[in-house]
Amino acid sequence: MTTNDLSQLRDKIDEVNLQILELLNKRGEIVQEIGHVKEKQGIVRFDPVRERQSLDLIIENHDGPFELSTVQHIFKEIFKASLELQKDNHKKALLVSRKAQPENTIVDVNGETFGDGSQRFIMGPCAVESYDQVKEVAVAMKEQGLTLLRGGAFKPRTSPYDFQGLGIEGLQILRRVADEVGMSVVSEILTPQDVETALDYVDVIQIGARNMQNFELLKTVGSVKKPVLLKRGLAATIEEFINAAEYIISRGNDQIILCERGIRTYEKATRNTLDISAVPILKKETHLPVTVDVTHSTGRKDLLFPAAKAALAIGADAVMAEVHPDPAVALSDSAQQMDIAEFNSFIEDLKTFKDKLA
Ligand SMILES: C=C(O[C@@H]1C=C(C(=O)O)C=C[C@H]1O)C(=O)O
Repeated sequence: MTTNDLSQLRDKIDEVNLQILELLNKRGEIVQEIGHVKEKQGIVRFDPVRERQSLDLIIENHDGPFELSTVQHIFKEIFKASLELQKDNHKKALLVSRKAQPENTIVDVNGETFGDGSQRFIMGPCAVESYDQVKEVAVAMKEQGLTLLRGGAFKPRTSPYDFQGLGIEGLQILRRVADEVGMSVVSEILTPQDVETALDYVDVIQIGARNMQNFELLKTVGSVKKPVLLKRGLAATIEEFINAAEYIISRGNDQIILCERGIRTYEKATRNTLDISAVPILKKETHLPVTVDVTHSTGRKDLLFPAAKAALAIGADAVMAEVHPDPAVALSDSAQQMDIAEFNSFIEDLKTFKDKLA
């Protein structure tokens, strides 16, 4: 065989490749149409009986040089890719997706915007314990120019014997301090019944990690006019997280801030594993702002600053962290909250870092 023969044969292969490509794409388009029909009719996408019939037809007609098992394998891969295509279509149609809305959603919390390129800080104690405790943190924050005050009034604790929060009294304390100092309140609500009451006290309703798939709660906060900070579930995939946000937006509320707070993995060096790549993925796949909770993801004070730098560098819209006047006596998360002095150097160092990034 001459070099010329080889190149002619390769030209033929190229031609066949292009034909296969054209046929594959043609097939893909039909599959997409089938996907739309199934969606309308509420039929599940995967249909093994249909795949069996198709394979039988292929087996009957096969007489080429490839082993039958090889041909079956190739077609099974095509069926699999076709199912993915039907799924992708479905995913891209979500209201939170970039496909549905290419431009960023800007969430406005009393003038503090998320999603327009600014990078914010949401800070405050893990749990509201007293007026004095919250006030001390709020004043320190205000001195640093920060106005987004977080604090837990309803605490979903792992053990039922741990401090469960002050409830409505906690919300009242947060509101009073925020009004005195000139701040906005971010606080977690645990049940649909409390959402209505919370509207009087909070500026942002937080849905905690443990409630990310509390669908009734998501629907309720989707029906009110109040920004929602939605935390990623303890072991939730990004897809599940995005679908949780879809529950909220599908009820009419698009003022949603997503929060990566670490996920459960086998790693024990940190409380959770901060999935930092979730930030650009979420920003690419959705039009919603994304914040990173460095306290709950790391659970370690020594990692708060490096994790916060990573969050800002990777494009997070905000960093969330916990501050307590005297963490040693805090009723929750005592090991991971910063005291006021630590908070001050944390913020000052981060501001310097932010300036360098700009
Ligand atoms: C295209 C369909 O959806 C899926 C994909 C198939 C394929 O690629 O041939 C077959 C069955 C389903 O699992 C269909 O139901 O016909």
